[in-house]
Amino acid sequence: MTAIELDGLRKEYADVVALDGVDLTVEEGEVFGFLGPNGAGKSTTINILLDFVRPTAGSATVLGHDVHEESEAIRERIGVLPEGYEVYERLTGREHMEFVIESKDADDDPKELLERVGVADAIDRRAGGYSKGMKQRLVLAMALVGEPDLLILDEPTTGLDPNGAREMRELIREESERGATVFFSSHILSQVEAVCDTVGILQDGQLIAKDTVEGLRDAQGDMTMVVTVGDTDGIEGALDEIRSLSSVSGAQLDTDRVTVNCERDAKMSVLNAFEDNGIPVEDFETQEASLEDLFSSYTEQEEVTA
Ligand SMILES: Nc1ncnc2c1ncn2[C@@H]1O[C@H](COP(=O)(O)OP(=O)(O)OP(=O)(O)O)[C@@H](O)[C@H]1O
Repeated sequence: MTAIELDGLRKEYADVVALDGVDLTVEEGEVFGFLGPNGAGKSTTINILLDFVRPTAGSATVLGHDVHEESEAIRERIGVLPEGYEVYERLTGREHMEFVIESKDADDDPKELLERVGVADAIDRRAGGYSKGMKQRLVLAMALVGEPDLLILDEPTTGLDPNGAREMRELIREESERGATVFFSSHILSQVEAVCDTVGILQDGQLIAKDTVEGLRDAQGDMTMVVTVGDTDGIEGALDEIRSLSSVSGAQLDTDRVTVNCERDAKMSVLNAFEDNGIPVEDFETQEASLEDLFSSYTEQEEVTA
C-alpha cells in the first residue's frame, strides 16, 4: 500500500493557483522530504492531506483512505506536527500528552515520550510558559503517540536550536526504523539530505522533480573538479582546450588550482587534456553538488523556462 497518493491535485484560492495538478506517490516506510520555495504549495498540500482544506480538483489518499471521506480512519493512524500549531496555555506537558493518549486510545507513557523530545524536565509545568522550541518539542511528542504509521511534519526543525535539529533527525531515523513513513516539508536542505530516502521539489504548485538525492545529482549531471597542477607554464592552451570540451561548462585558474565545472563522466577527458598539453596534474578532487545546489539549479531552471 502507498502511504500517500496524490492524483492531479489542484487547489485554487480566488485567483491564486496554489496547486496545479500534482501527482505524487510516497511509499510506505519511505522518509520523504518535501521541498519548495516560499509559496510553492507545500502547506496547502499538507492541509489537504489533513482535510483542513478541500482540493478544487483531483484526489488524495493517505494510507489507502480518501482524505475527506475517511479522515477519521486516517487520524487514528497518523501523527502530525502542523504549521502554526498551538498549545493549551493552562495545561501542563503531561496533561497535553494524556489528552492525546486518551483520544487515540493508546497506552504510551507521557514521560517517556517527553524524554524522547527533551522536555521531560518540564512535564508538570504549564505549556503556556514553555519557550517556542519547547512547545514545538511538546507538539512533536504528541505526534508520536500511538506509534503512528505515518508522520506528517510541516517544517519540523524551524524554531529548534542546533541540538534540537540534530535530535529531530535522530527521531525521524528512529521512527523510520520502527517502520513508520515520514513525510516532512523543510527549507533546511541539509536536514533533508541527512535523513531522506526521497525528495520532491514543488514549485509554483507543480512537482518539478522527485527522486533520491543521488538520482537528482545524476539527472543534473554536473559536478565541480578542483585540479592542482604542478606547473602553470603554458596552462592557457590547456584551459582553452578544456573549455572547448562539450562536457565542460567552465574552467578557472587560481594560482596552481583549476576549478572545472563539468559533467560527471567528463573527469578523464579533463585530466587527459592537462597531461596532453604538458601540464602535470598533482592532485584533484571532485565536489558533488549539495542538495542546496540542486535545489537552486532546479528551481532557477524552471524560472528561466517558465
Ligand atoms: N488561505 C489562503 N487564501 C489565499 N491564498 C492562499 C491561502 N493559503 C495559501 N495561499 C496561496 O497559495 C500559495 C501556496 O501557499 P502555501 O502556503 O501552500 O506555500 P508553502 O510552500 O507552504 O510556502 P511557505 O514555504 O512560505 O510556507 C501561495 O501563493 C499562497 O499565497
